[in-house]
Amino acid sequence: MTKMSSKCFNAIHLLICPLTVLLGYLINAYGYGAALQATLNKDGLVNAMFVKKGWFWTSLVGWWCIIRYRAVPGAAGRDRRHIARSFKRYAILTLWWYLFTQGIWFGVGPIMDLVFVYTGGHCHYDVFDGTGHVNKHFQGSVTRTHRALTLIQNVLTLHGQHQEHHQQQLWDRSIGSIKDALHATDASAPKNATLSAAAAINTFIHDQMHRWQGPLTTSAQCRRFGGHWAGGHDPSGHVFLATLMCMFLLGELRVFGRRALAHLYAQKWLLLRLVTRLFDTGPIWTWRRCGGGSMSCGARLWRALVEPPAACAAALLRLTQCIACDHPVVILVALLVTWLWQLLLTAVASRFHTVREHISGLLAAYIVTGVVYARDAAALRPL
Ligand SMILES: CCCCCCCCCCCCCCCC(=O)SCCNC(=O)CCNC(=O)[C@H](O)C(C)(C)COP(=O)(O)OP(=O)(O)OC[C@H]1O[C@@H](n2cnc3c(N)ncnc32)[C@H](O)[C@@H]1OP(=O)(O)O
Repeated sequence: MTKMSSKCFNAIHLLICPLTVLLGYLINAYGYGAALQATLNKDGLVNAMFVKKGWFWTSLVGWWCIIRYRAVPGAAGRDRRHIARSFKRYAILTLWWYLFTQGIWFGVGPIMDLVFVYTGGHCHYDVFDGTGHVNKHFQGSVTRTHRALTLIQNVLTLHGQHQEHHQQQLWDRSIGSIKDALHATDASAPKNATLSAAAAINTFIHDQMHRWQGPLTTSAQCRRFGGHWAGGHDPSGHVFLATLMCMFLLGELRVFGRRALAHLYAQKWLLLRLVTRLFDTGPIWTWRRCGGGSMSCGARLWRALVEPPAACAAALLRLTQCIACDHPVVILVALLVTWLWQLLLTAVASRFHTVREHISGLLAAYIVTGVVYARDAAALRPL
């Protein structure tokens, strides 16, 4: 890799995450954020199975690439040193991922939650608003609100009996309001409720949930027990995670990227053939190819309608196998684009976090990964 391209890659490595977050803010500032925010789904497959478990996918793909592209003939010593350095960097980033998002120790929440709690954050149960309806900020989606109300109802039912008179009254009113909310057909129907009555029910629910399901001192526990994590400075875990993953993948790409791209280029015609074969199975193509011979109509239909999907599936399998086994850098780049896209969506989604919370999540990942890769800059010579 020439000095120029190495400097260019360096700049991309350092700037791509902050610039992605900045682009998200510009999209919002120019009024295009609403359309993107509409595509956001907290409980969607991508967020739940990929982004939230992103460090697993990033570890898997990153390490497969490091191992797949390691074999430098006749340079076993240098090769082992490269892998040892990669493992050291990976171990530091995995530890930092765990400490910041999963937990510091048994019974001690992650750093992002400790910052939140120590800046006044709390697991709230502001279930009902002054009109007696469910507070729209309570859970943010109908599904989650329904799940939270059902969970609260179960806890109150399980622990609600044998209370002194005033508590029993509050218990009755809470259970009644929750049942109404769960079975309400028209969410906007007027209710004969007052602000003080709603506040009393919310306080009762809050005290009962903290008493029976406590301690609710992490966002994961609060979310699991139907609470609303609000009131403190909550560094964005998504911005942190996406930045950490992008910086790790780009950082390691610097080691094997040149080899991977050279290998990809060397096999470009094979890959092109595998891709074109995917499309060369259309029924019209096949029908035309059957023409002229004495083939019966049934045989031609079979050739035109049954064989192409089978051929297409076989071609797709061969292409997937070739990329997964021989060119995993393609999967790495796809993962990188996915994480950057999610980072952009999170930056656009102003309803989840403030700008300061995005910035603190970004800096928490950016500083550690920056130090880790700057320290190894001299050794990060491409293979
Ligand atoms: C030689 C040696 C080889 C080694 C070879 C290794 C091989 C391979 C071994 C693997 C070894 C590693 C080990 C990894 C193992 C795991 O990765 S397992 C995964 C464990 N973690 C989990 O299951 C996820 C737990 N959750 C979390 O950690 C946190 O939710 C996250 C993911 C850090 C996010 O934090 P957060 O504070 O909830 O996120 P935040 O930015 O505050 O977002 C606020 C809300 O907006 C939503 N939101 C924000 N942005 C978005 C968006 N873009 N789209 C939709 N919703 C969004 C969020 O969903 C969140 O809503 P909730 O769902 O929390 O209610």
